[in-house]
Amino acid sequence: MEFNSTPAQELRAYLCKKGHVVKNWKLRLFVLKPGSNFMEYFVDESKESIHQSKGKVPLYGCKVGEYTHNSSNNPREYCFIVEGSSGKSWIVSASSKVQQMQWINAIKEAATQAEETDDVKYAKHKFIEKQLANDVKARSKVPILKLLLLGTGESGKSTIVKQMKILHHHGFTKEEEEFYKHLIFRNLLDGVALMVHVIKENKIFLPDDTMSAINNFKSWYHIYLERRPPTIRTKYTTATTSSLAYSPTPTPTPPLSPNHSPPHKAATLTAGIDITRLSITDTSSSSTSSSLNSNGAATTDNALLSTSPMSMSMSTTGASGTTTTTTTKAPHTRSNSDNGANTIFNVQDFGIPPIITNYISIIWSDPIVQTEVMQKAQRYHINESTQYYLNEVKRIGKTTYLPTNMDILKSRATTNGVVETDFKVADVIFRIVDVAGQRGERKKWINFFDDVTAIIFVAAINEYDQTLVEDNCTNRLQESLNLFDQVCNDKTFPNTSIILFMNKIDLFREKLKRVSIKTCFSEYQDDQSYEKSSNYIKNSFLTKKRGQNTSKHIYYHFTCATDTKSFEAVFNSVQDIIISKTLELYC
Ligand SMILES: Nc1nc2c(ncn2[C@@H]2O[C@H](COP(=O)(O)OP(=O)(O)OP(=O)(O)O)[C@@H](O)[C@H]2O)c(=O)[nH]1
Ligand SMILES: [Mg+2]
Repeated sequence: MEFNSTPAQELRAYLCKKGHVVKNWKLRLFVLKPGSNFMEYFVDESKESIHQSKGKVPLYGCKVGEYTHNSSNNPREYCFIVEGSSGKSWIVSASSKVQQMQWINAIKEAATQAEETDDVKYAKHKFIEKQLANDVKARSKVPILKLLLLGTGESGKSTIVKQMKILHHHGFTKEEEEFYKHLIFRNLLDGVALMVHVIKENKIFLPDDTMSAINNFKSWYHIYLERRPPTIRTKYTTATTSSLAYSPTPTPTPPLSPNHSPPHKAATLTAGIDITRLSITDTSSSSTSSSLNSNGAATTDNALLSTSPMSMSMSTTGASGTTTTTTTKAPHTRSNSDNGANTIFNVQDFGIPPIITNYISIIWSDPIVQTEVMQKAQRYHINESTQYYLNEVKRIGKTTYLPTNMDILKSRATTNGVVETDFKVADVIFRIVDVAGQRGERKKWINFFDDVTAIIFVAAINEYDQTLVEDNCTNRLQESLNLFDQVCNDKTFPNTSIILFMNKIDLFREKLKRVSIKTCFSEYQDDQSYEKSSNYIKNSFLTKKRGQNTSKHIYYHFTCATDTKSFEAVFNSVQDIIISKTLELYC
C-alpha cells in the first residue's frame, strides 16, 4: 500500500491520545501544519480557533512508528508512538490502518524538516535532570542484605570485616592504618609482658642472657604501662570514627608488679574505653624529668623506675552523644634534642624504642620461650597473633613502620558494642553487622535481629582445648556449640539462612599435631587426622539444629579468616547463596 508521506497540506483529524499522567484515552484534534516544528493537539476546534492547544509534540529529532497497545483491560488498534528527542513519548490511536500509516509517514517527513527550538532544548534539559533524579532514586533502592556476624569472643568476626575492607573497600584508610599501628604495638608489648609473667609464675628456668633481657623489658614495661593512655589516639583520631570502635586493651595484660592477679582474673582487665568517645592529650612530655642518660638507653632497673609519670587530660562524649574532641599534639619525630626519657616510654609518639626491640628479640630467640613458654601462655589467654608479631619484631620496631594488611588482620581488639559496615558487592549492598562476642555482650545482640538476611556464625575450632576468658573454666568450643544451638533454634529467625564458618583452621591443623579433640569430646574415638577431627566437629555443629524447617538451611565452610585469598573464595560462594536465597524469597 502506498501512502502520501508529504504533508503538502495541513493534516488534521480527531485521534485518541493516551494520557501521560492518567493513563486513559482522550479524543483530541491533532493538527500537523507544513513547515511547523510541532504537531499540536486541541480539545476541539473552538480551542484551536483561540490557539489554546492542549499540547505540542516537538518534531525535531523525533522517532515515530507503529505501536501495539495490548493492555488486557483496554486494547487499542492502529496505534503509533512518537518519541521526542527529549525522551518524552506520545501514544496515539488512529481509527484505521490507512489513517495510522498516513500520520506516521507525515510525522516522519515533517521531522526531517523541523528545527530544534528553545522549547525543545529546554524540554531535553528537563528530561535529563529528571533522569538523573531517577537514577539517584534507583541507586538508593539498591537492595540491602543484612548479614549478622555472631559467635563467641575472639572467634574471628571482626577479622572477616577487615577482609571485606581489603577486598571491597581497597584496604584501609590512613586513619585506620595509624590506629592499627598503635594497636599492633600494644598487642606485641602486652604479649611479651604476658610471656614474662608466665615465665615467672611457672618458675621456668632460662639462660642468663634471656633472663637479663627479661628483667630489663619488665622494668621498662612497668613504667610504659603506667604512662600508656587508656585509649589509642592517632593524629587522625576524631571522635566519630565508628569503624574503629574497639576496646583498646584487648589482651588481659598481666601486671608485672609483685601483686599480680591470677590468670582467671585477667578478663576483668579487658573492659576498655571506646576510642570514639575519648581522646587523650599528653600534657607533660616536655616537662618530664628523668634519670635516664640522654641517649635514652635504659641502664638499670632503678634508673628506669625513677622517672616520674606523665599526667593526662581527657575529653569525653556528652550524654547526648555529641562529642568533644581534644586537639592532640602533632606527633613528635625523633631528634637529637629530644630527651631520651621523654621518648623511651612514649611508644604512642616514638614507636617501640630500639633497645626494647632488642630485648624482645633476645627473649624470643630462646627456644624454651618459643615452645614451653608459648604453650603455657595459652592458659593465660595469650593473643594468638603474638607469635606472628614476635617473628616480625625487627620490622615493627623500625621508625618507618607501617602495618601491612596481614599485620592488621592479625591485630586484636575486642569489638566495643556493634559496628555496621556497608559493602557494595555485585549490585547489592551487604550490611555487615559485627557484634562483640563475649558473654556479657550477647544480650545486646537482640537489638540487631530485625530484617536479617543471613547469619554468619563464626566458631574458632582450634579452641577445643582452651577455656573462656570470661570464667577461665568453660571449654571454648563447647561454649561455641551451645551458642550455635541457641542461634540456629531461635524463633526470631525462622527462615534466616545460617552460614557456619569453622574458623582458624590453620591453628587447628597445628594444634592437632599435639592435642586430640578428645580433650573436648570425650566420646571421640577416631585418630588425630585433620579430616576426621574436622568432620567430627562439623557434625557436632550441624546436629544442633532441631525441627524440620527445611527453609532454614545451614551452610558451612572451613575458613582461615586471616588468609585473604581463601576468604575471597569462601565469601564469593556465600554471596551467591545469599543472593539466590533472597531472590527465591522475594521473586
Ligand atoms: N591464625 C588465625 N588467626 C585468626 C583467624 N581468624 C581470626 N584470627 C585472629 O584471632 C584474633 C581475634 O579475632 P577477632 O576478629 O578480633 O575476633 P572477634 O570474634 O571479633 O572477637 P570479639 O570482638 O571479642 O567478639 C585476631 O588476632 C585475629 O587476627 C584465623 O583464621 N587464623
Ligand atoms: Mg570483634
